[in-house]
Amino acid sequence: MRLTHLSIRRFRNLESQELDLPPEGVALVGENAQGKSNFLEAIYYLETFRSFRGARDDQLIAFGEEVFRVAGRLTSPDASEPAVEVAAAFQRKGRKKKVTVDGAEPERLSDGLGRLAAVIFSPSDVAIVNEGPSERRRFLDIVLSLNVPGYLRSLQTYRQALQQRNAALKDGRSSAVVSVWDEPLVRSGAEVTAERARWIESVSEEFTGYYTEVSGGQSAVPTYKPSVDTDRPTDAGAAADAYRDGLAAVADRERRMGTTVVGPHRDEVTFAIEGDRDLDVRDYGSGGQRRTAALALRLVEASTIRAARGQEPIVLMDDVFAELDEGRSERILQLIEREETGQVILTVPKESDVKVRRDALPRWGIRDGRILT
Ligand SMILES: Nc1ncnc2c1ncn2[C@@H]1O[C@H](COP(=O)(O)OP(=O)(O)OP(=O)(O)O)[C@@H](O)[C@H]1O
Repeated sequence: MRLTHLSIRRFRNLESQELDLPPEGVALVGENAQGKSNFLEAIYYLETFRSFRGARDDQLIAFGEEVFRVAGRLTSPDASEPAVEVAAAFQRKGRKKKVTVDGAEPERLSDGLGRLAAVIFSPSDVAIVNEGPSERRRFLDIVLSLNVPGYLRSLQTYRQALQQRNAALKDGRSSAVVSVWDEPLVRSGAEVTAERARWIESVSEEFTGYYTEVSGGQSAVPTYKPSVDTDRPTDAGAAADAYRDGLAAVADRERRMGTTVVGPHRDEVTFAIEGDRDLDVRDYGSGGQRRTAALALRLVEASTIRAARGQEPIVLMDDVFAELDEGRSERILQLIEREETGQVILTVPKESDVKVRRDALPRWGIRDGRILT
């Protein structure tokens, strides 16, 4: 599906406007702080109903306003499927979010997720690799919630059980009260861990291929590291047994700390470089190697969307060549030309930076939040 129409109302600094997007995509050219990232943020909002930059919803409302609204029309290139209208609005007062698909509110907000299939490439992606494990878990949770049926439900069940169990631990409740939450926690937690570990295992080879291609020969291997000792994290039964043993082993520590210390909220993903499983790119990689690992993650995310949703993802690129050396930029470009055949919406500060699609993408400008088509 392509995004063929976008309606923006009071979103960040963007002028309220109606835009018809070319099916092949567009290059948005504008100086710093004109609203380029905001434009991509508005589009991506229609996929996850959240900011890709981790901003709170109220931060997305234009200064001095009360409500924002973004709506998009998705059209299949060969008209084989009917067009879909997805809209999302957020009101500061009462923190109310409303999502509609073809004008109707889905029963749960999560039922509206992922109608728009997009993958975003941004310089801030390097945080997934650079920063703490919660960034990598967040990345996995978004990819899997959008692409693996049932994952979001397991994750939500897990989070509820974790919250209740942590509250009981924090209040110093008896072991009998705390342990009421053990089985719900273990079962949903094992499903979350197993799905994440299976995904990492299934994309591992492809990730390494992309990494090698972009880096010009080096290698990197992702590994899912659960917070408990198990050599079969991809098996939910084995993971559940490991969590049961893990909880028993840390019972005293949990009492002292007043929080649950094993479970998928403590799991980690590592990227071993130089063919050595112990050299984690986060600790030993250069800036370029870490950016390459982040990029490879986005590329495997795109291929997961293709496989899981049978759709060519819309590629959103936020000034991605800004921090890469010539060689890497050139190889990424070749790779994207080869793999991503769908719509491409990219932002660049200068005309000369538009290199994708052999310079053939239509150009739009942006100035003070006003998009000039
Ligand atoms: N809620 C908001 N309401 C109005 N303006 C906002 C809001 N949030 C951010 N802005 C403004 O949007 C502008 C930045 O937009 P954006 O991040 O899209 O810039 P950009 O064009 O991508 O720039 P760069 O090339 O520097 O990354 C800033 O001037 C900022 O003050």
